[in-house]
Formats: sequence, C-alpha cells, structure tokens
Amino acid sequence: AATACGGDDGGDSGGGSGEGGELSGTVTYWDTSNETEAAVFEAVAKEFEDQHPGVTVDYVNVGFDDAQNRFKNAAGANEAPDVMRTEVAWVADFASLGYLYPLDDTAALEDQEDFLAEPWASTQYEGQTYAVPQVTDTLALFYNRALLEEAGVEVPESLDQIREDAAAYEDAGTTPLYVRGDDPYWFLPFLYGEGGDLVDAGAQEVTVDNAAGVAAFEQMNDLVESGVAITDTSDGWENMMSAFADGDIAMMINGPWAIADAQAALGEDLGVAPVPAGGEAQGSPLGGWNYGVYAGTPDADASFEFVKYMASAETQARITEELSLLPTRESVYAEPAVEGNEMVQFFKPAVDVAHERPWIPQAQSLFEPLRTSNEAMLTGSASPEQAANDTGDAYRDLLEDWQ
Ligand SMILES: C[C@H]1O[C@H](O[C@H]2[C@H](O)[C@@H](O)[C@@H](O[C@H]3[C@H](O)[C@@H](O)[C@@H](O[C@H]4[C@H](O)[C@@H](O)[C@@H](O)O[C@@H]4CO)O[C@@H]3CO)O[C@@H]2CO)[C@H](O)[C@H](O)[C@@H]1N[C@H]1C[C@@H](CO)[C@H](O)[C@@H](O)[C@@H]1O
Repeated sequence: AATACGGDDGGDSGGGSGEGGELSGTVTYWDTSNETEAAVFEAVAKEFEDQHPGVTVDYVNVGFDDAQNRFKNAAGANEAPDVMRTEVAWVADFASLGYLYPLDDTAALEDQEDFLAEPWASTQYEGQTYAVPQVTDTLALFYNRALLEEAGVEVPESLDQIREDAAAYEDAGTTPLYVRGDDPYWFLPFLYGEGGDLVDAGAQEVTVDNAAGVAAFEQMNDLVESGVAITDTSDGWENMMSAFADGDIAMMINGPWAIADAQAALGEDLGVAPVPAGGEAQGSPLGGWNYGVYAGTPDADASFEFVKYMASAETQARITEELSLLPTRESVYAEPAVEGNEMVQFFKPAVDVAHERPWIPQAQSLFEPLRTSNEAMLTGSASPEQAANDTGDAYRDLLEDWQ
C-alpha cells in the first residue's frame, strides 16, 4: 500500500504534487510478467524515480495464476497496490467491484486516441475508463525450422496437415506439436477453428457445447490420443518451453511473451506462423494487459503520472525493442526499431484479426470451467462430448441471468 508523504514537515498529508508541482509518495506496482519480461519491466518502472525524485516505486512481481484473486483480496482489505498489471478480462471484474480508479480526465490518460481499438475497449466499463493499455497479444504457431526441414515437411496451415505429415515427423524422430492442457486460453484456437465460441454475448447464449464446441474438444483430444501432440495437465508452461527449447517437439502454440525465451533457445531456427486452421475456420484469441490504478490509492497523482509514463509511446517502444511484446499504441508501430522487428511484423496482423472478446465481468470466469473440463478430457475421465456439455452447464450456472 502507498504511504502518505509530508506529515512531519507539515507537507500535504498524502502523496500528490507539492508546491512546485513535483510529485511525492510511493507507488507500489504489482507486475505479473514472467521472469524474462520482469527484468525489463522492473528496470523501466524504477527509472520513473529518476524523473521524480520525490517518488519511490515499489516494484513487486506476482505470479499470473493467483494474481487476480490476490488483488481482489488486497483491495477488499484496502491494502491493494497503487498500480496493478490488469489482464484484459480483469478490468470489468475489478471495476464492477469498485476496486479501480476511474481515469477519465486524469493525468494517467494521454493521447488516448492513439490506442488500438480492441485493447482500448477492454479498459471501458459502464462508459468510463478504468485502465490504460500496456500490451496486446494473441496466440500463434512457434516452429523449429531445422526440425521441419529434417522431417521434410512444410509449416502446417491446418491441423489435418499435421496429421497427414505424422509419418514424416515420426521417421525424423520428432513429436510434431505441444498442446497445453492446463491453460484454457490454449483451447480457444481449436474452438475458433471449428467456427465456435464460448458464448454469443450479443444473443446472450452459451455456445461452447454446440456442435462446433464438441468438434473442438474432439480435435484437441484426437491430436493427443493419436500421438501427434503431447500435453500436460499441470506445469504446462515449463514443460512446453523446455520441450521446444530442447527440440523434443517441432512446434508449440504460444504468444509474444514467449518470444524472448524462444529466440534465446532457437535463434534463427525460430519461425512463427498463424495457428493452424481446424475443420471449419482459423482463429486465435485476443489477450493482453493494462495498467489499473487502485481506487483507494493515497498517492493518486503519483500513480497517475506513473501509469502515463509506463503506457507512453516512448516506454512502449523500449519494451518492444527489448522483449518484442506488442505495443497498444498505433504510433509505436511506425517507430523504425519496431518496424524492423520481424516478430512484431508477424504478430501485429495476427492481433488485428484476433477473435474479439466480450468485455463483461463474467468473461474472466468462463476459463476456470474450461480448464477443469479440458483436464477431465485429457486425463480420460470425460469424453470430448461430456467435457463440452460439462462446460456448457457450468456456463449456464454462471450466466443464470442470461436464461
Ligand atoms: C483460469 C483463469 O482464467 C482467466 O484468465 C484468462 C485470461 O482472461 C485470458 O485473457 C487469457 O490470459 C492470457 C493473457 O491474456 C496473455 O497475455 C498471456 O498472459 C501471460 C502474460 O502475457 C505474461 O506476461 C505472463 O504474465 O504470463 C501470462 C500467463 O501466460 O497468457 C494468458 C493465458 O495464460 O487466458 C487466461 C486463462 O489462462 C481469468 O482471467 C483468471 O486469470 C483465471 N484464473 C483464476 C481463476 C480462479 C478461479 O475462478 C482461481 O481461483 C484463481 O486463482 C485464478 O487466478
């Protein structure tokens, strides 16, 4: 939590700008980024102190998995961090609970028309702005050029193409694909590949267990049962990244947050391509992160200026240069260093056509039932159809006011 500044010298009781407009106070920032990203985000965050000597930035790295609940628990006890790295689906959730500061007309929002439409849409709730976009992302196919050449196969554009080439991969002693079974985000390309979706928010209808949804569960299950893909129902991130780095698998589905580690492991052998199409279509989900300010931050001015600095075009360009993460400001894509980044040049068009999502408070709660049904199917305790139906039933319970 932020501590008041001034106090003993009769200065202003809380943070904020003093007489000369200089900032004071402490900005505690909770960041969920992974180890490789954190080194850059921490350095950038701490440099804010160079510009504002009266401000202390307290950078805290918190794991992705329980960050959403940790923030809500802390906010409920009025001990939340001043600034929170907020996943795109958490904004409506946190805002609906009153935990985020409405940022319209504050210093946190600068050149807001420069933000990409979809990331900006994730910061809106009931007509107000509750976060500022940081990075945007989608999933893509990461492949090992050397292993595909050894097998004598092309980069697959469809799941069927991987199946058709299965013998070639096997002859080369390579497992084609890693499929994450422990993170429901990775199910979405299969769902979109069958022309399905979790829900139809416009029609307020649950669709995850319709024919397309069942086909998606069957696609995922068949890839694993046929040996074309390997999976895990826990520790998927570590297992996938090490299998890809060690050349145990030729391909994985992943996002920009994996580029730095994948490039370090494969160098020039790393290639990226759209996620393979399913039986009906091709598609990948939209993800990403924003900066949220805790509604009860005592150092509001310092928090607003910190968010403005972190979300600025200059900071976004630096983060992209160091990590190949995707900016959320249109202007940053015109920076020469960003234009020359081949990963960004691949991912930007992929993000532009990524599947839009319903930015509703319940959106974030649709993933946990999917995680449990994916796990039940992949461990053999549920058929694909049963897994689809169980997910649909869980959604109808969550979205009872939709009936
Ligand atoms: C189950 C969870 O479902 C949803 O999450 C969706 C999410 O909405 C989707 O957008 C997508 O997120 C992408 C993300 O966009 C993409 O950027 C990337 O993030 C990278 C970073 O880039 C990288 O820097 C680094 O940080 O690492 C990050 C992680 O890789 O990949 C993310 C996907 O991993 O997919 C998520 C689903 O996974 C809920 O929101 C909850 O999180 C929920 N978990 C809670 C559920 C509670 C019970 O209700 C349980 O009690 C609690 O303990 C659990 O916490």
